[in-house]
Amino acid sequence: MIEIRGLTRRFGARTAVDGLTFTARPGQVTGFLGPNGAGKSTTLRVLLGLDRADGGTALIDGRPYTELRRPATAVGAQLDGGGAHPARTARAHLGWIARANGLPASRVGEVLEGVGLGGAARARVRTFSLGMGRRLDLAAALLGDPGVLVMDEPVNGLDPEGIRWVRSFTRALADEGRTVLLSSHFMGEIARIADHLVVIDGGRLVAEGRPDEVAAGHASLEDAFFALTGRPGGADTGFGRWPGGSGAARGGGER
Ligand SMILES: Nc1ncnc2c1ncn2[C@@H]1O[C@H](COP(=O)(O)OP(=O)(O)OP(=O)(O)O)[C@@H](O)[C@H]1O
Repeated sequence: MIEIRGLTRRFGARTAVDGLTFTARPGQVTGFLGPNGAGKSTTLRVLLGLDRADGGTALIDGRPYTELRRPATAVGAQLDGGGAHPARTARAHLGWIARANGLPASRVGEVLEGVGLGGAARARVRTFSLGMGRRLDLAAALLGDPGVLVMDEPVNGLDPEGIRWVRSFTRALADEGRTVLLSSHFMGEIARIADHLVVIDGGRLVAEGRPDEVAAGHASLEDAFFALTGRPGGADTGFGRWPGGSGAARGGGER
């Protein structure tokens, strides 16, 4: 379970995250959506102990990241640029992470098989496609068999086949009872993957609920997002063309 409560993070005069509250529950894929600069990465960085909050809390299974006794077994994160050395093999990369976290070496083969990279275990990371690199980062996130998985922009740049793979893989992880949180500015793709949507803009919650709840009263989810954030429409697959700013309206569903 991920619980964000009144989270605030300021950078000088700019408030990147502004009193944000939402919950990502076990057994569900939660889509964390918003235009560029909305505050998604900042929220995830605080959640993962990579940045501090100015106010509020970000909890994983009831504790801040810094108080987790064995973080790798509680939460796995697939963030942009997983940091695998290009000259290393996939297996060596994961073996190094497993050792650093006190995890059994036997997990390396299991997670590589799990993400469909069993045949590429001995290949050097520099030979990997974007999609393979993402799978490797996901394998690293899953080494500790965590109950919570956080993925930052997992479908960015992937082809339709890669997106479909992310969809079925995250579905399976949630069906095992894990909490899965996916951030993205591509609402169309994430709405097809997620059970629950959390939409932010200007660091604030603007809508939360099931995709059908967020879309209620609008011609489409896309229209709902544009209306909820008070922005002009026009982008067909995401928020990418929108300027930064703050929204006011909130959608239906859980608060
Ligand atoms: N270290 C920092 N110093 C100053 N400002 C920052 C810093 N990190 C983020 N910001 C600002 O905070 C705001 C939120 O940024 P953040 O990266 O969290 O948004 P985002 O929703 O993840 O956007 P994107 O989809 O583009 O990654 C932006 O205005 C950004 O410029």
